[in-house]
Amino acid sequence: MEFIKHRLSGVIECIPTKYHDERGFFYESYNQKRFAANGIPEDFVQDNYSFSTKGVLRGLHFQHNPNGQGKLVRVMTGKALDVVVDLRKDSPTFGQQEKFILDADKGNMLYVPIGFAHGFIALEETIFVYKCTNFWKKEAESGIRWNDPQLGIEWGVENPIVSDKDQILPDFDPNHPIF
Ligand SMILES: Cc1cn([C@H]2C[C@H](O)[C@@H](COP(=O)(O)OP(=O)(O)O[C@H]3O[C@H](C)C(=O)[C@H](O)[C@H]3O)O2)c(=O)[nH]c1=O
Repeated sequence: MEFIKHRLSGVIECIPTKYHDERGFFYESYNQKRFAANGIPEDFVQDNYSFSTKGVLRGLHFQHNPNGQGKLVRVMTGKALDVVVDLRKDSPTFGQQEKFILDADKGNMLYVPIGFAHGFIALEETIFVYKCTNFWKKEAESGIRWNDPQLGIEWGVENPIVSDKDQILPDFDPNHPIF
């Protein structure tokens, strides 16, 4: 199991060790002791599972504190372009984004701490699963529009499939930090 600390502080990728044999393969998708020893000590209280057809874009989402959620995200099948945006006002990378390919074959997963907006686009039919450090609270939900002109995120897909709810998310406002 390999852990990679990425440019935006607190965002950590985990690449599991896959054990192949004549039956197929096995890997640990979560291990509290190993994750805690590599910068992800949080406990998780809710698991989520979503299926997306190719071209579906979900996000960018976050929950306001005190309902903020850290997320350990991965794809169980398929492939997704995962995007995180640093919304922490005191962070040296405030307003910056980072993109990752989550691939079921690789089994890689990403820890996205509280303070980030998170979204992904399904590059093929994808089952997206993730563990959350806090429970969902509808009233605490918010986000940033996927095509916000200031962020200029390149999703790599023309005309993504976006929910009506996500289409009307607010734009990024650097003058009104959220975390
Ligand atoms: C998030 C959530 C939603 N729901 C219900 C609410 C709706 O009736 C339905 C679909 O919700 P939504 O359209 O918000 O689902 P996504 O667009 O996949 O949202 C997620 O997608 C992005 C990528 C994220 O990072 C968030 O974790 C999460 O917001 O599930 C629940 O019952 N519990 C939950 O935890």
